Amino acid sequence: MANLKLRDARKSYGALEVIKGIDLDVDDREFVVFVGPSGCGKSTLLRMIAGLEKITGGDLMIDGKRSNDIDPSQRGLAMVFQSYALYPHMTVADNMGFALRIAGVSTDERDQKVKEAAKILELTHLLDRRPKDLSGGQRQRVAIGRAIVRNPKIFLFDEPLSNLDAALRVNMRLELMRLHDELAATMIYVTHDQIEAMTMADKIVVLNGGRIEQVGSPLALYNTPANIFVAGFIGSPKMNLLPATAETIGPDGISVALGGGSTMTVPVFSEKVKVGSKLTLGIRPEHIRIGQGDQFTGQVVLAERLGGLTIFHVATASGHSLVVQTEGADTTPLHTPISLHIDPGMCHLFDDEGKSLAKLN
Ligand SMILES: Nc1ncnc2c1ncn2[C@@H]1O[C@H](COP(=O)(O)OP(=O)(O)OP(=O)(O)O)[C@@H](O)[C@H]1O
Repeated sequence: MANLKLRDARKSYGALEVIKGIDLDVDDREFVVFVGPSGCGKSTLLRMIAGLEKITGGDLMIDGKRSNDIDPSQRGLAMVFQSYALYPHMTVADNMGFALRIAGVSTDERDQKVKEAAKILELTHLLDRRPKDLSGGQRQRVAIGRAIVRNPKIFLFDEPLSNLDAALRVNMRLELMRLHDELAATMIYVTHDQIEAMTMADKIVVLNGGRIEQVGSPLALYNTPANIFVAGFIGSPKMNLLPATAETIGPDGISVALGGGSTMTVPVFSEKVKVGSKLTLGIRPEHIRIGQGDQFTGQVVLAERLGGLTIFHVATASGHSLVVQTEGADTTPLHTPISLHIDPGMCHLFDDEGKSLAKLN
C-alpha cells in the first residue's frame, strides 16, 4: 500500500514563492500526472515529494506519516530522471543493482532482483553492456530498472521520455503503462506532453503559476474543464475561445452574441451572469461541422492534412479565426467558401473571471 497527501504544501526560494499551497491526494496504485506550462512548478513539486527540495510550508504525508523532514533515501520512493543519470563505467546489471549494493543487500538477492527487473523490461540480453553501447530507449529502461529493483512505495518520473525520438516515446509510453499495470505501482509523472498525460494518467493535475487549476481524470478535464486555462491547455488542437456577450437569459440557457451577427443559446446556468455580461464561448475543433449550418460562413485559409483527420483553419465572415477538425482525409481545397455548424450543447461558457458556467441537465 502506498498513498501520499500534500496539504497546503509550499516552496519558496528566498522571497519568491514558486509552490503556493498545494492540496493533493495520490491513492494507492494510482498513476498521477503533473502537467502545466514551463515554469509552473511541476518539477519542483516532484522534487519536494522526493526530498530533493526542502518543503518550506505545509505537510507531506506518505502512508499517513508526516514526511517533510525524512531523508530522501528513507522515504521509500524512487525517481527516474529525464537525463537517465547512469554510471558510464558500470554495466547495465551494476547500474541497476547499485542502490541495493549501497544498501548492503547480499549479492544473491541483488542478482535476483536485477534479473527480475531485466526480464520485465526486456533487458536480459543487455545486462553486460555499458550505457554507451545502448540506444536512448534502452538507457531509459535501465534507469527505470534501477527504480524497480528498489521496490519503491511510489515511482516518481520527471519527464522521462523527453530525450527520446517520437516513435520511441510512443513505445516507451506504452511500456510504462504496461509496467504500471504489471507492478500495480503508484506512480507520479511530470510531463509537458499532454498526449502522455491524457493516455497514461488515472488523474491529471493541471498546475499554473505554482497552484492547482484542476484535478481530475483525463476525460473529466477534457469534457468539463473548470476554467479557461484548463480548457485551453488540455486538448490538441486547442479549444476555440471566442468573446461573447450575454443577450438573454432563460430556461433554455444563456443566449450570447458572438459578433458579426452570430448568436447562440448555450444550455448553461449562472446566477452571476446578467444581460450584457462579458463571457467567453469555448468550442472544441471536433465539435464544429463543415457545410451543415449557417452560424458562421467563411473560408479555409490553412489545412493540416494528417490522413486520419484533417485540421482546417477557417477565417469567418464575422472576423473570427476558428480551428475545425474533421475525420478522415477531407479534400476541401484552400479558399473554398464554407459554412459551419456548432452544436450549442457542446459549447462551454466562461464568466469574466474565466470560470466555467454549470451546464443545464
Ligand atoms: N533554485 C531555484 N531558485 C530560484 N527559483 C527557482 C529555483 N528552481 C526553480 N525555480 C523557479 O521555480 C519555478 C518552477 O520551476 P520548475 O522547474 O518546477 O518548473 P516546471 O514546471 O518543471 O518547468 P519546465 O516544464 O520548464 O521544466 C520557475 O519559475 C523556476 O524559475
